Amino acid sequence: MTVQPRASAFQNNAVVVSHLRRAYGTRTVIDHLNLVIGQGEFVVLLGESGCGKTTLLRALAGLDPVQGGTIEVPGRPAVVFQEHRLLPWETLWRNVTLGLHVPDARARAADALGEVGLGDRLDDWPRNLSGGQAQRVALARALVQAPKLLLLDEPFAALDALTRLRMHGLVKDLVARHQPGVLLVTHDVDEALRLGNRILVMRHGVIAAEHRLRPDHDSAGVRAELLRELGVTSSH
Ligand SMILES: Nc1ncnc2c1ncn2[C@@H]1O[C@H](COP(=O)(O)OP(=O)(O)OP(=O)(O)O)[C@@H](O)[C@H]1O
Repeated sequence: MTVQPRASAFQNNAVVVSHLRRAYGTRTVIDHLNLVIGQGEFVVLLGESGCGKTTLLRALAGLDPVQGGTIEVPGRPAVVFQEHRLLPWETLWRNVTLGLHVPDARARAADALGEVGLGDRLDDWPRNLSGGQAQRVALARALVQAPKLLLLDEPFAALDALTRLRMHGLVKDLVARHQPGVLLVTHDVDEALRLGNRILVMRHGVIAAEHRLRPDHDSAGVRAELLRELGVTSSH
């Protein structure tokens, strides 16, 4: 079974997952998972190593086949990975519009690169970028597709702490402006609290806990609960 993009069932949802099952051979990694993400909603997925986060993200991206259930996405999701995956032999604007066959590709790349603060680097090369800049180009490449669903697989994990904070601000602004539904996979509880409208804790391939965050949420309280749910003792 593969993921079939279906636009018809959609009103305001970026993705609807029903009873998803994903197995590697005889080993089931995700079982009967249900998830709905709305347009403009920022959902963060936490969970201990090996619980199935990347497996879920790859299934939603349509990169892997699934063995049961359905995934409905309006159009093609865009994905940003931990590594930028830019082609070193293409300029930045060409990297951003790779696979986008439209006559005004350069203008669209200019808009997208402008939104991530790199509007003056269209003809530059990936090798001349810092890690943070390269991830911003990766974000521009995702944005230019105008995705309804944006999948982020630990995109800030390799960045230094200060750059990571700046990227949080940028991504938050971009999501507020473009309103895709977002699923962010991370190990960073504070990143989850800073960015998420909703935080999911995954354990052994199922969603074991869910926190909806209001703007005035008690950050310290939710943080302590999350650490407990993640099996980390919070004695300080
Ligand atoms: N290609 C594969 N073939 C077989 N098993 C796999 C494959 N990819 C992942 N797995 C298994 O599926 C389970 C979930 O892996 P996954 O990478 O989704 O975890 P994760 O939660 O993203 O972990 P991490 O936080 O360490 O990245 C693990 O037990 C892993 O060994």
